[in-house]
Amino acid sequence: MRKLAAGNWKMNGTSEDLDEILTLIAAHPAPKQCEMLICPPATLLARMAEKAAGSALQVGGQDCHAAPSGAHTGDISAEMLRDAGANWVILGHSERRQDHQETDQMIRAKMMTAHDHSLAVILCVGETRAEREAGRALEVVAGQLDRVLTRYRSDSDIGCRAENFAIAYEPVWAIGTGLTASSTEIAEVHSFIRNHISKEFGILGATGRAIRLLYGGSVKPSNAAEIFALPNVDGALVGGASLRASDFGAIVAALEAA
Ligand SMILES: O=C[C@H](O)COP(=O)(O)O
Repeated sequence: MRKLAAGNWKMNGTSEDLDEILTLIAAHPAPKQCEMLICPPATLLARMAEKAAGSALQVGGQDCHAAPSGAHTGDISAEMLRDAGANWVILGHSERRQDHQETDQMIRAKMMTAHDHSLAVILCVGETRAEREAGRALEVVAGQLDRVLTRYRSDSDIGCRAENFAIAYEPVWAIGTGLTASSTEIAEVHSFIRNHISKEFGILGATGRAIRLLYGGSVKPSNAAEIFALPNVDGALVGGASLRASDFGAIVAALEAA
């Protein structure tokens, strides 16, 4: 399984920023060790997918609704993401949990719908600063995983497989703050997640070792190599540093070299 360099543009980017991906593709036309993914805002998704067509760059959504369609003003369905050219979707990002009161139960329902529509899922988990200081980081991450994944469908066509599922560990206190979790902290949580998904979820047992575990939280060119050298780190979910091709390209290069 190749590693995964995923960029999340969040609520950033207009048409004029689309050329960044052409620069990125030109610099990394055929990464060997990793997959490249950018999740732009929904307004840019179709146009980015058109520009990326035939290249090594995949595009994804930043969220989808749990329902397949219907009266949900302002929301986007998994089918719409597919139609726009996405093959991935980020679910459970802490900003969605905070801004839109998303619960693990809601995230679980979204994940089922996403898999039903052949979207691969990056599931985000992570603790707040207060939870870490209280010594509860592992407990919080385990709880999030358990509520989303326990008794997840075992149908191998639409269940979690190494190709269609990645977990991003994103300590909330490290997102957009310039603070990066220490190597010890990242290694501890990633090892914990690896063991937890392998042991706790029968559906994941067979592929637990292959499912990609991404780190997210102030990843940038200057710290990427150190993070990618850690055990059980199979890539990154990058926010701010994914907006410019030069920065994201440097992170891709670090992952290629890891
Ligand atoms: O989805 C990306 C993460 O929230 C990390 O964002 P950041 O790299 O700006 O800290």
